[in-house]
Amino acid sequence: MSEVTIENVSKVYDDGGNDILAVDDIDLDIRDGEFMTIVGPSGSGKSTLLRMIAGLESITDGTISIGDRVVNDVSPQDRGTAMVFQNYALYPHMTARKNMAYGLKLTTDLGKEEINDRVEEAADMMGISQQLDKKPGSLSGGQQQRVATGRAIVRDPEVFLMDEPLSNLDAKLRMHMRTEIQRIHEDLGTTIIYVTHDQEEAMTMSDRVAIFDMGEIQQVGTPDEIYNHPANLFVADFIGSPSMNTFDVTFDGSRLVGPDFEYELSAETVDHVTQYAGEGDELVLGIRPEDIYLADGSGTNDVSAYLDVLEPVGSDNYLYFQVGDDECRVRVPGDVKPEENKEVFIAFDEENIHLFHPEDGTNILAESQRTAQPVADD
Ligand SMILES: Nc1ncnc2c1ncn2[C@@H]1O[C@H](COP(=O)(O)OP(=O)(O)OP(=O)(O)O)[C@@H](O)[C@H]1O
Repeated sequence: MSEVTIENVSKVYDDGGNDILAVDDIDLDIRDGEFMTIVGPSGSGKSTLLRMIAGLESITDGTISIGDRVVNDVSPQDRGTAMVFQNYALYPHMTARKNMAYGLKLTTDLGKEEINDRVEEAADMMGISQQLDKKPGSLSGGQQQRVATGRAIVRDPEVFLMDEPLSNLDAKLRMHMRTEIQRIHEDLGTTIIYVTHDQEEAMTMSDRVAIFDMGEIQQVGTPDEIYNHPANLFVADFIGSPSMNTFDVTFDGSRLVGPDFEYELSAETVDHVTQYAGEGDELVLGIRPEDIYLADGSGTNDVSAYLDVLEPVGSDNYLYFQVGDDECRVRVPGDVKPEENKEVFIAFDEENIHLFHPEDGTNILAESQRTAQPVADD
């Protein structure tokens, strides 16, 4: 069952007489109990969509349903949602306890004791029982974040809406809070819609990810689907660190011919590619840095590359190569340390390559090769 259904939803802002299309005819189903992350660059429309679900922003077109109820005209407090904001939005003059209780006091007829019980239970869950009688000004950023999340938990919503809730925390705390939020999701089983611009956060926390760009959804899928089968160049580039390498190549009927290499394709892949590209057509070849390895030059598809720089990053080494005039990033385990300023060979397996249409950016291998579906015969 879908918990939140977004159908043909658009948002146009009137910015001093100029129409700004922030969300462009979006369809998205979020399942009951799902952790769905909306990720994309700044200005892509993520917060606008979340705020429309919360009822904090009007919907220009389309419908949003929560459960089986269309909520377009339902007030924010009656939607069964609770929002956690980036800046926490705590009342500075109230203690953590009062901040957490306030929404319930206003919107329910629960008694004082019941409200206090719920606050203490949520505080216990968030590990802030000792901080309940302090005001936000005397709490650390991490503790304020916990109060804000606790306040949402107290409301026992059908859906949590989280708008970049960790972006004001330092890196270490952010990592810690990621696991805390995942734990809360597991314990409560409540649907979470989580907005972030941080692809790593999206890929590590979510059941599914919706990738936004310019008000449109580029792909919806599990982290694994998005990483291994990016629907287009935008998704391929946005997800992964360092980002995917791309090379302009020409398909010559059996090989991909790059500026300084030739890559022989298997008969099966040639069959598939010929459905999309003819001999002499240009394509964009994509390979993730972690899918490239060092080779000895004896393989048909080994590529000669010049190693400019080796950069140790944690337990890995990042290698920066020149392949012809193109730059190529490679991520290898820390014990692989080729000499800098030397010509070596690199290689990548066909099962790891991506091929994109140069104009619309679609991944022509995404649907077939990796999912091992037979090529349609019509
Ligand atoms: N109140 C508003 N009035 C006019 N334009 C707005 C308003 N709010 C957002 N926009 C515009 O709508 C577009 C989408 O903004 P939105 O805040 O939803 O993006 P976002 O992906 O959440 O970005 P960020 O990660 O920077 O918060 C942007 O072009 C933004 O400038």
